[in-house]
Amino acid sequence: MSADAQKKASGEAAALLVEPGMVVGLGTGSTAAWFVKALAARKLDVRGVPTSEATASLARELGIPLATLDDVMSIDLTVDGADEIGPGLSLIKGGGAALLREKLVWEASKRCVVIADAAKHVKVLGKFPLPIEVVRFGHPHTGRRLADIAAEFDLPPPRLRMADRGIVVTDGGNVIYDMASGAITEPAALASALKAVTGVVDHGLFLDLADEALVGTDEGVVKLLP
Ligand SMILES: O=C[C@H](O)[C@H](O)[C@H](O)COP(=O)(O)O
Repeated sequence: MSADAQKKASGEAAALLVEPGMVVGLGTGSTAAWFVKALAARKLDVRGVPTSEATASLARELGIPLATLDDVMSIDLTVDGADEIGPGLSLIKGGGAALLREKLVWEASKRCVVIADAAKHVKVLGKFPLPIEVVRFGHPHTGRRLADIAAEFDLPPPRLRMADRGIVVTDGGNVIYDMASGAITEPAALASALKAVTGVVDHGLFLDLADEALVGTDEGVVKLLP
């Protein structure tokens, strides 16, 4: 089964968790897009809280009524993809630069389900470079502080994310530094060190946030618990 077929299967399985009347957090990325499509196909009376402009636009096209995080007191269920799923459902997210809104929506949610293809399930986080969202003002200075932290953890300096049209700017107007590591052996310590830097808005380590994972495999969708 292709990775895309696995993503589709996991997105469709997650859509079955949604019940009428729910406020649903809508994740970002190719896997979350399968969930949004499957949810729209169910035509339930729900409201979606999108985690990015891209997801908002897809959900609007498919006719899912939307709310913003400011409009709702809490979110019943959030379904979102991940770049890596590690031990205890620790995650790396933000490959699509949506990590800040995603984390805000996840933290406001009663239940968070991560969906992914089998290749995302890893023994140790860190093969995928860790995205760090940084305020644009003075970001080269923040980038240097991040390089110091990287050195403390024996990692190479993080790189400013670029696209064809220049620096990548997030929906929140910030920039992204990607910290390549190979292996993040102390995710909690790294998360704290990164958050302590003025200029860092947030990072893509999602620790103790996922309640379950639905992973598409060649043998079907497998449920993982922390
Ligand atoms: O910023 C993007 C998000 O964290 C995505 O959920 C993550 O990058 C996974 O995306 P995909 O499902 O396309 O692999």
